[in-house]
Amino acid sequence: MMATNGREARGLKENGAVTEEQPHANREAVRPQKFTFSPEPTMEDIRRMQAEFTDERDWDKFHQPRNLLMAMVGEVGEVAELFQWRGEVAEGLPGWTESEREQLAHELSDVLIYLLELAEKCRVDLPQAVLRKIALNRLKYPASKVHGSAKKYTEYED
Ligand SMILES: Nc1ccn([C@H]2C[C@H](O)[C@@H](COP(=O)(O)OP(=O)(O)OP(=O)(O)O)O2)c(=O)n1
Repeated sequence: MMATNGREARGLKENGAVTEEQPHANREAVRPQKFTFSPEPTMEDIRRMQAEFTDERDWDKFHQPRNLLMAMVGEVGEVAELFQWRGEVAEGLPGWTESEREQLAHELSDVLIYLLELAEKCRVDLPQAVLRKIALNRLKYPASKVHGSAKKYTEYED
């Protein structure tokens, strides 16, 4: 069997370009590494856990939509702080220490917790809303039309 260097096996040339024989339908194969989330907890699980956390502390009176939005944006800033001055960061965060990765996990979780509580307080059923939004995105950006281009939908002609 002919040896490959791994990049070729994934349909990548040395310069990172996808080889021509790589069919679009199989583009999952060009992703460097597969990563999936655990199935649990669900968004509803997290909403409920956060509701319990705030009820136990009598904090619901502080958690109006605008306060939650401010809190979430603050946490997004904390995520940004972890990336600042690092230049381009590659997928998988090579070179990051375990402690930096855990810090990032904490800050991303804070963002998610506040996002889900904000959605709850705004009566947005987020798991269903996200399905509708992805369906809309598919309509707005047909793969056949936009494949390989990151242009905004308003920049395409017809
Ligand atoms: N009034 C509050 C305060 C905190 N939390 C919860 C939700 C977040 O997941 C986390 C945020 O806690 P901090 O405000 O202490 O923020 P950090 O954990 O990011 O700490 P620091 O700002 O020191 O990095 O705690 C909450 O629900 N309501």
